[in-house]
Amino acid sequence: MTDPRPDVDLTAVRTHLTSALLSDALDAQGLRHQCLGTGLALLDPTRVLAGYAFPVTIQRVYDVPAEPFRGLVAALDAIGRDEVFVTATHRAADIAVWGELLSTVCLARGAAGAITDGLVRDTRAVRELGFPVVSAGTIPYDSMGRHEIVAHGVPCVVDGVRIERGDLIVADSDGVVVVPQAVAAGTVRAALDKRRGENAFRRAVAEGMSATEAFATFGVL
Ligand SMILES: O=C([O-])CC(=O)C(=O)O
Ligand SMILES: [Mg+2]
Repeated sequence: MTDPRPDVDLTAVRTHLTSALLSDALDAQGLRHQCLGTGLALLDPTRVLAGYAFPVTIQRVYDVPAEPFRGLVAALDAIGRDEVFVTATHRAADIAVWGELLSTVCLARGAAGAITDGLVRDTRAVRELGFPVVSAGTIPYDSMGRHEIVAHGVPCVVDGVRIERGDLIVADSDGVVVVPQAVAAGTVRAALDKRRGENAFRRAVAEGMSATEAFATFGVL
């Protein structure tokens, strides 16, 4: 399996960018539906999660299979440095798809974080590990006998947003934005430009410039 990834500086993304700036840069290209829905939050909202999507496909099961977690361990053994484990559950409300041990494996492999539209568990331990995780909430239920991972590295859809392996995915206290790999480098450049414009706008209005003049001068808001 190839390990596609766009040519972006993840440290610059984590240090200088936000999901909002990236969303603005996507809007400017006509890509106006690249954010996941509301209610998804980082366990530690002071962090920024930025990396390359590593989506998995899950299947609901209603019994413990003969070989439980076969697809899960294969996916964990395949995730690479700076990748983000993405589990689309269609907002399943009765499974924890992520926890402490999965976080520990991913940390050891250099992965950047995990994102799900479902639920997670072991949250105190995951917070202590410092591994960035986004979810819709928590529940103690194990995934064993409730879902199995049946593929990894293939596209998924979360809240109507298609996510492919290698897409840039960024989460912060505002939410989650998905930047398609093909436009990632240009979008990061545009978002850094917008940040410079916002910095100039902020300084000018703090010093008394009117909003009308600041918008006319810097072209951002
Ligand atoms: O079993 C699971 O699916 C999640 C879990 O508890 C862990 O990673 O520790
Ligand atoms: Mg656990």
